[in-house]
Amino acid sequence: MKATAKAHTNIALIKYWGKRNESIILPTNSSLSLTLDGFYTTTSVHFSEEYTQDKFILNERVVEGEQHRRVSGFLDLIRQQAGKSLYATVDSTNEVPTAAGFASSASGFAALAAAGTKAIGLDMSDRELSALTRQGSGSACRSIYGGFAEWEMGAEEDGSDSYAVPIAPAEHWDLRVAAVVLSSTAKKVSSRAGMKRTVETSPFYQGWLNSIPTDMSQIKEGIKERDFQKVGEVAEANCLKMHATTLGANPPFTYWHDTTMTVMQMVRDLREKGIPAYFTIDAGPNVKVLYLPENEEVIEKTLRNIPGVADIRLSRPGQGVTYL
Ligand SMILES: O=C(O)C[C@@](O)(CF)CCOP(=O)(O)OP(=O)(O)O
Repeated sequence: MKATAKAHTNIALIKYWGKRNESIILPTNSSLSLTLDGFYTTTSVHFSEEYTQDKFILNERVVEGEQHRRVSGFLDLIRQQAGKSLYATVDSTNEVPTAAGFASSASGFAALAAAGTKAIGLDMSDRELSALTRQGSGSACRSIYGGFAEWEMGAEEDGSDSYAVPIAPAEHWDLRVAAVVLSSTAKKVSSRAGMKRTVETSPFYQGWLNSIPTDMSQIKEGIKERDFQKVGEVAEANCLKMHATTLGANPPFTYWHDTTMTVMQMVRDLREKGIPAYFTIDAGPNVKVLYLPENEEVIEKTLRNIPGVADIRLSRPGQGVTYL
């Protein structure tokens, strides 16, 4: 009973930032992302009666501790759904240059969910697979689909209506993303810890939640019309509102370093010069820049020349989960 799957990471344009239920990972708001072709995880899962425990291999090294516990706990969900108690060996390879500041957990849990359910004999719909993946890592549930996907927050407390749905395929719009990798690798507050502290203590948090419905309808309109300015403006403003909530948390914190803000200013300067570009930032100092294909050369050159930038990684819209 073995299967292999490949899943790509995604970049949120409307951010998931807060849980209403931590144990089955239900969000406080809906979010929307673009799956990227540049970063992916390939995972094979082998269930067998011969195994006496779960084993997790990542990039050819056996993983123990917290990461093993998270994978094993996720396999429990799959075993539960299948009514089986077999142990498994999980073998994952990340093509996500971890330093690129993309959450490898997004492609990782999507690939694990797809390969694990296939291996154990579960035949799930995309929505069911997305709802399962969500319980591994929230943002991963969007990587089931290629192109643009919306994670509907749902209203049911059992999470049965909290999963991602496709908005537009990768072929709909060749929207590019440049991941600006900063050399600074200071310790950061994880997205899980950051959103928890913000939800529990930030006076700005309700303002964030109030702004989501309009942001979401605006950005979906912009994607449908391929209106880059509309999508870029909404995404950039949404990211700034998300990060504003952390400044009001107790204790306050920010993910931004000096180079983060230099890159943000550089993107604004590009717009002043008539080159459309917008930024978005997740739970870390790295900046992702949205741009159109015809401007790829000037965007890459401009970003690469910024002091403190270690690397630039370019991505196009990517495909959803595939089975190998
Ligand atoms: O991706 C986004 O929507 C925005 C963020 O990246 C932060 F900016 C959140 C990612 O959170 P995730 O790692 O999925 O949390 P988990 O459910 O606690 O595993």
